[in-house]
Amino acid sequence: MSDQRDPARDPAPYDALLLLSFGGPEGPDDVVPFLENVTRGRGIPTERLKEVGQHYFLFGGVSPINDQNRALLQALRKDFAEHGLDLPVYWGNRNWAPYLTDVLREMVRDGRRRIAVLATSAYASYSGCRQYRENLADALAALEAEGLDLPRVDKLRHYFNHPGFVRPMVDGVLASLADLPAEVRDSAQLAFTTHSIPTAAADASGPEEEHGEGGAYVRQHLDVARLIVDAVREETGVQHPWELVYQSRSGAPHIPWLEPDICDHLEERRTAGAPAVVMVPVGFVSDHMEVLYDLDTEAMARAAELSLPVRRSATVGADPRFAAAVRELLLERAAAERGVPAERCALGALGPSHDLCPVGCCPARTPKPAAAGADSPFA
Ligand SMILES: CC1=C(CCC(=O)O)c2cc3nc(cc4[nH]c(cc5[nH]c(cc1n2)c(C)c5CCC(=O)O)c(CCC(=O)O)c4C)C(CCC(=O)O)=C3C
Ligand SMILES: [Fe+2]
Repeated sequence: MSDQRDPARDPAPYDALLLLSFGGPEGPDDVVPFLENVTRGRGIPTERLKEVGQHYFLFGGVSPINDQNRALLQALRKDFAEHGLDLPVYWGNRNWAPYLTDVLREMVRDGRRRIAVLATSAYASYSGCRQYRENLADALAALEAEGLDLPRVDKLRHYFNHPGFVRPMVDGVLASLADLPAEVRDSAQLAFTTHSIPTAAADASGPEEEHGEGGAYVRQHLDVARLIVDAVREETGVQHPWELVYQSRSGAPHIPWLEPDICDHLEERRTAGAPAVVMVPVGFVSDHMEVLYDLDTEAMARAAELSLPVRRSATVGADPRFAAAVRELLLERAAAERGVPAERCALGALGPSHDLCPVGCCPARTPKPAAAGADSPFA
């Protein structure tokens, strides 16, 4: 059949990809309104907001996250073009322009009816998954109120264990180890870091059957850490001691969040006699503010005080292998939606994550409508 399309290039039923991200300020005047958007109704102490505002002002009020997303957008378009995948890619954010609702409206006006969504968060959690689904529901509701014909939106599965996400980080760790003085290189310890979240949110992350003991959030990070440690050992023959630690804690001090904090961890490792540490920000997709401030500025300053040699390894950013992974995730889901079997690439012990978040997945403290899941009020 000459008109049959190559399934390795057929995005049907999708007619667009939407890159959905956090957003960040683009100048000093944006910082406070941005933080208001982020924290609307979320009870973050004012002290913490002033402090976080300072992090942004230190960088001229500009978050690196928007340029990171622009670079990823370019990498995706390049990868799609090189692989004969004819699919437009859009970009919208939760907290800053280009705002999700505006982009979704533009997509509808462009005639897009079936949209695959890639969130710039690789793991299960309320902040990294359901909150994006709530943002999609809010945007769809706004378009519905405007009388627009709603498109269908599907969120692509978690990619923490996709080789296109893991392998660039392995290279990053190898580069950071190579950058350490030779005499401490083989005895360096790896500190895998991710965003701290309230322990209650961690315990309830992922589908209900995965709740408890840090939930899917902690389990997924541990699996990625093990994958990276194993891959580094295969490359260098050295098994580096490692730990999963946390950063960027906010919230009130009496509410328990995941610990230890990276800075406390560096101090504890120094006391325990660790000769060097590589910080591996597995929790983050790109070098945004949590990486440039909390690790490169704050944790590096602590390392200097401790006279501890510390390096920070690269995030995936716009690595072409990550762009290729996004294409694979999209084509895999497209095939599934067409009822055609497709390979679901995943490394490690946990296997490929679900396509559709089940009811009760990463619950919100206050239930809100969320799109692109089994409990979506939208078609
Ligand atoms: C799990 C997670 C990720 C990783 C997954 C993902 O990437 O989505 C993430 C990413 C990010 N978090 C970011 C920024 C902020 N997060 C905040 C607050 C919070 N984050 C939380 C969790 C996460 N956050 C939580 C539980 C809170 C507190 C309550 C709440 O609001 O839910 C606040 C408020 C002030 C503060 O408390 O620090 C800010 C400014 C930026 C942008 C950086 C830039 O501008 O370059 C990015 C990529
Ligand atoms: Fe955050």
